[in-house]
Amino acid sequence: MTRPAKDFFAPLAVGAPAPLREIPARPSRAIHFFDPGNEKMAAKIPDMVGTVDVLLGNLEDAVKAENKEKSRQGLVEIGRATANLGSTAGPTQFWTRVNSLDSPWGLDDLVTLVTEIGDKLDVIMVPKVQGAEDIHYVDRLLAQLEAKAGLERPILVHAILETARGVANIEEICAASPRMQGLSLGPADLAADRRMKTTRVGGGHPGYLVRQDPTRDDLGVPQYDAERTSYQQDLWHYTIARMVDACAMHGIYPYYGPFGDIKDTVACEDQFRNAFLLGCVGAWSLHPVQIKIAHQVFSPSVEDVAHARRVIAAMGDGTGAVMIDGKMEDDASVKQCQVMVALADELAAIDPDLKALYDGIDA
Ligand SMILES: CC(C)(COP(=O)(O)OP(=O)(O)OC[C@H]1O[C@@H](n2cnc3c(N)ncnc32)[C@H](O)[C@@H]1OP(=O)(O)O)[C@@H](O)C(=O)NCCC(=O)NCCSC(=O)C[C@H](O)C(=O)O
Ligand SMILES: [Mg+2]
Repeated sequence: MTRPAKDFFAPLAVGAPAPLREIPARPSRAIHFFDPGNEKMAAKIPDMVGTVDVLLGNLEDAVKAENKEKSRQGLVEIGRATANLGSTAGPTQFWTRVNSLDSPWGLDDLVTLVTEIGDKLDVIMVPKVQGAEDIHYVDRLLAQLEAKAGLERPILVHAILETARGVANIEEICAASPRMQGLSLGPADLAADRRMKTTRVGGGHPGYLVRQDPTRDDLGVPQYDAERTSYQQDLWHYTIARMVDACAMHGIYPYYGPFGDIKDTVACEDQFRNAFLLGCVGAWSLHPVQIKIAHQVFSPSVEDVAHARRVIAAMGDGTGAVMIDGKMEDDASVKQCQVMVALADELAAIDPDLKALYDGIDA
């Protein structure tokens, strides 16, 4: 059951900071995953600050069971020692993905991280969220820990959709707490939970396709052996579209998750772009090579920004209809243009290269 409206924004523990009324639209085109217990990766983090929108210390899957404590402690050290990382500091947000709530490590992850480096953490990503009950649990616990740590602003929560039950309960998950910042698709766990017959971490599959009808001979007989074009389809279209609608309805942010084929940068870009066009604001980066892809794909192109500005200028008060380059523009298309320009402005505020590009449009 959800809280009544009058209590929704009340702190859940005495001394906890007041929940935010609106989730800030901070650029988060790439959520870059690293294992804080991996010395080679950890050593790279200080130099990555300022080069990526989000650095996420991952404690869950991809960290071996015997290394869980080491990774947790590594994250505490990175949080303490890294300049300009996290909440109030600069353009790079500091997130973590904790272990699942039913695991032996989830509770200690939350207790340790919030009390030790809660002042640096922007968002906690919670995996394998099944329903509102998981968010309610985390919500109360975070409030208690924030009060204990004397934090002055609430840590936000991001849920990964990676079970069929989580997808079925998507609306109640988004609405469960004012801490909810967004949702990510977890395609690998979701595929397993749904019993999909795939073995990949995100991306498409050559077997999931539609094929052109057979051509027919002069007598109208189908030529089943003749060559036919086939088109690969997107396995994740349904889930991403659901996620985008649920997030938009609740004022929070949807993200494509991981793309595991690190070497296939072209298909990664395609998958990210599909998500961008459908309404996602970012994707995960598992390897440094994917950061550039995400930053590029989730930033509007110069052409789109230029067109959007022209439409907005031509539409005046935003009502009516005009012709631009042979196309009709009206109240609805100008709203799409406003979305594009608002995103460009947010990104220009943190990315000097993009600012120069977008400023150059009018020059
Ligand atoms: C995928 C990797 C295991 C590949 O690592 P590696 O073989 O070391 O790659 P390279 O040799 O190309 O690495 C070159 C250098 O870059 C460093 N490196 C690699 N990855 C990272 C990183 N993420 N951050 C920072 N630095 C990184 C290497 O150490 C090399 O350094 P050097 O030798 O000094 O030059 C690896 O990239 C990796 O483990 N990535 C993260 C994987 C991860 O987080 N997985 C979990 C998220 S996906 C998931 O959980 C599924 C989801 O939940 C679902 O259900 O769908
Ligand atoms: Mg997963």
